[in-house]
Amino acid sequence: MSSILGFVSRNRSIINPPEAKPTDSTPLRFGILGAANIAPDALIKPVKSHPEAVVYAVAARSKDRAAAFAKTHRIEKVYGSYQELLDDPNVDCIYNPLPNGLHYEWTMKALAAGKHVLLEKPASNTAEEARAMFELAEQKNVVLLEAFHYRFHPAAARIKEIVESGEIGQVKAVKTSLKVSGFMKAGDIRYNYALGGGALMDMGCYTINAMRHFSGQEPTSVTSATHQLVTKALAGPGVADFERVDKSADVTFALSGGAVGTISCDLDMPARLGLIPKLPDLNATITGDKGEIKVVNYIMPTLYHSITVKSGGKERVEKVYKFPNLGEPWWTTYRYQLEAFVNKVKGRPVHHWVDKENTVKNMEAIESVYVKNGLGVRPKSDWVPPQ
Ligand SMILES: NC(=O)C1=CN([C@@H]2O[C@H](COP(=O)(O)OP(=O)(O)OC[C@H]3O[C@@H](n4cnc5c(N)ncnc54)[C@H](OP(=O)(O)O)[C@@H]3O)[C@@H](O)[C@H]2O)C=CC1
Ligand SMILES: O=C1OC[C@@H](O)[C@H](O)[C@H]1O
Repeated sequence: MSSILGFVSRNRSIINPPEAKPTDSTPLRFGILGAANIAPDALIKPVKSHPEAVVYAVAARSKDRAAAFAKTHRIEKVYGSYQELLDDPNVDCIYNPLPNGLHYEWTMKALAAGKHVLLEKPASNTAEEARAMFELAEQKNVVLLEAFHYRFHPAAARIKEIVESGEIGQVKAVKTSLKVSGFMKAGDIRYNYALGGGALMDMGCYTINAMRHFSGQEPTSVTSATHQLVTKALAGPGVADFERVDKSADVTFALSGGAVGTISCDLDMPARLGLIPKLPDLNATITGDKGEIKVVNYIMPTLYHSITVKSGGKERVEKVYKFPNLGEPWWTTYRYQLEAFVNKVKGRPVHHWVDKENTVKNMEAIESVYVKNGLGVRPKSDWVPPQ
């Protein structure tokens, strides 16, 4: 009963988060590039409960679209181009939720303008672009974070803590999945090669990240890689190169500590009987020589999750929604991520971080799969930074 009440209360607050009381500290002013679908969940709602952050501006390719978005979300400033928003000296931080193939260009421009950037995953189309963005952030002395939000939640911290405690012994295998059904429409940016589409880029970047994060081991080689392709109908009219875009992917890696890593991602699992969408698969299993951890929903754990640990002939289930000294049960992964981002910008300690090396390694792993499966690394941006 208490877990049902907890579920209802958490999910009510996720939809309508309590508003923060203002503090003396000057809030960071965020500007959003694009009236993106993900922006309300990933930034606008989390900001409401953060006393030191506001969403101040939004830009879209059409000013009307930006204005409609601003009205819905009560955002003060509206711009009809991304560059105008970057030119606004009142904007401290940029949230970049553009299609993957535009991450590099607009993050580089934002960093060049001296803004801190919260950048959607995957960081860019190529590892080289990811490296260049972090180098510019270092030069400009600003913060850049690839938004692997799930890692900031206490459930992810607990999974890692159990692995590192040695309770399940040496990690021998890790399997991470992210598969959905019935969410994506034809013409989605995820089905577009030029925009950095592909299951491996979208869902797969999380599965690779979680495989690396939970096991504490890095890929040394891709041992097998299979995929299903996007159809012309899914890609949408006139969209080129759809035969280079994976709708799903199943990959096995050899990992640095000797474990086998398996990832599985799907942007659109076939519906049951062709009609009923399947339940998402958001699970992870970490198997050691002394035990096993099975995680249900490592990606959006605030909604619900379970961490089942088998070791020493016993089994227990853990659920963790807050840290002892940080968070609330209804804080989403995005809210925990925002906490760290604001703290980093303000020069304070953070409870978790994803650094340059980590982001570059993730992009390298994605690239290694696209090389192995023959689809080819996503196209590098044709935008060239001014000399
Ligand atoms: N952290 C998370 O949980 C999630 C992260 N993501 C990531 O966020 C990013 C955006 O995803 P999502 O919000 O679903 O995307 P949308 O389909 O909503 O697109 C985002 C924005 O891209 C802009 N855009 C600019 N150029 C183009 C173009 N040529 N074609 C289409 N759109 C264009 C549009 O801006 P405009 O308004 O200016 O027209 C649009 O608002 C991706 O990188 C994705 O991987 C996505 C979902 C969840
Ligand atoms: O980042 C993401 O997480 C949730 C998914 O539905 C979405 O496609 C992806 O971009």
